[in-house]
Amino acid sequence: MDVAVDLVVPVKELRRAKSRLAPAVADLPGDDADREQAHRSLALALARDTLAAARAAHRVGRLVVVTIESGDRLGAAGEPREVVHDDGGGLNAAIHAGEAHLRRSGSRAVAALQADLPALRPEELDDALARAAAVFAGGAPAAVVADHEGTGTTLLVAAPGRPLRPRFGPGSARAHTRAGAVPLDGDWPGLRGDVDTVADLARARALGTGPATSAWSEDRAHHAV
Ligand SMILES: Nc1nc2c(ncn2[C@@H]2O[C@H](COP(=O)(O)OP(=O)(O)OP(=O)(O)O)[C@@H](O)[C@H]2O)c(=O)[nH]1
Ligand SMILES: C=C(OP(=O)(O)O)C(=O)O
Repeated sequence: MDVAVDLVVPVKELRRAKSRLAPAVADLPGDDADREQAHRSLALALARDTLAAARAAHRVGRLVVVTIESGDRLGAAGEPREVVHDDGGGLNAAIHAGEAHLRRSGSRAVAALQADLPALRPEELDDALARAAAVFAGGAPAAVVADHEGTGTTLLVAAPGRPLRPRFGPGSARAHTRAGAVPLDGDWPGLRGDVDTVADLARARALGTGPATSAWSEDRAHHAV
């Protein structure tokens, strides 16, 4: 299968990330520092599972993580990965920085994937990227995969040679389609399964999460009071 895109994955500073998931650790024993550690571990697990699935997709070429965290911490030890420093300008600025890094070294086709998709399957990403290539053949400048609620964006793909123009944030699915991106149809529950809340986490667990999030959940079940 042909490589379709180079991928930008933004990963927020773990100690500030996933604030809406604080209730997932609220009933754990110990003190606030213990619960904050468990919260950071959850954000890390979500990112690790997303990155591992993205890395395994055949249609993904280079994978650039934009973050202030260490690349080693985010992925399996020794796995080659490009890391771009997040300068603190927020999500869309981080994606721009990843895109600029890729374009500087000759990339023509760029996509952005959220890092909170612990039930993502590589085949889903490959299928979505194949669908994107089909809409680009019809002249579309970009393609978008909405989240399971239909309001957010989990994947934004620019047509070869076209800019990504990320408009992530609340209501981003609509913002991306208004800017010309074609929404992609497809039964991709893992790709659409971003985890913002405890209910989203339960939903992802029912789909089947990757090893890091599954290990976190087992550990949590063991420690909950
Ligand atoms: N590098 C980088 N990634 C970000 C930033 N903000 C959000 N992200 C990433 O963008 C994706 C979606 O982020 P959100 O769902 O808004 O996550 P969040 O801000 O951690 O969550 P909440 O605190 O609950 O709003 C995740 O992959 C985050 O890691 C940022 O400022 N820099
Ligand atoms: C930033 C986004 O994610 P969320 O809605 O998960 O915060 C988005 O969907 O554009």
